Amino acid sequence: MTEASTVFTMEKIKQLASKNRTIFVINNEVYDVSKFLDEHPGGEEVLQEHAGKDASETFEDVGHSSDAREMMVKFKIGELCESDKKALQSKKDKNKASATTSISDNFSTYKSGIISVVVAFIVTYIYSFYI
Ligand code: HEM
Repeated sequence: MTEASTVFTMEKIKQLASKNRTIFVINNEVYDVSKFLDEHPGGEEVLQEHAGKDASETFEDVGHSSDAREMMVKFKIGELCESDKKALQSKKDKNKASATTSISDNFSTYKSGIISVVVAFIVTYIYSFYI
């Protein structure tokens, strides 16, 4: 059996990571970078910090090059199981939803600030006719 066809649960990944293997998930695929730590241009710490976790967001935020993406293939050891893929996706959807809410919250605070200034200006303008 080739390791590339292995299906992992998040639980299993955490368990392996606790045994000193640097294993994490990127875009639903499982990578073991234990032998790449010394060579990683971004340093070994970032990799170790993500052991046992989903590293997709940080991996994408760094903006890894296409060379880095080609290199990854060598470290892929399997895939995340369907139920954990769904669990991660719904966590991401939730985070996205709360980010959108806070943007719209900020916007409405901003809008009510503008409205107050405009009202104050109109009141001052009208008042200036009476004095
Ligand atoms: C198999 C997985 C990975 C491979 C093969 C890989 C490979 C690379 C390579 C080749 C670079 C040099 C820049 C580039 O070509 O993009 C790099 C930079 C970097 N990587 Fe990774 N990386 C992996 C996973 C990760 C993960 C999971 C993180 C963080 C959670 C990470 C964080 C960084 C950081 C912070 C840099 C430095 C960026 C900079 O200095 O601008 N990498 N990586």
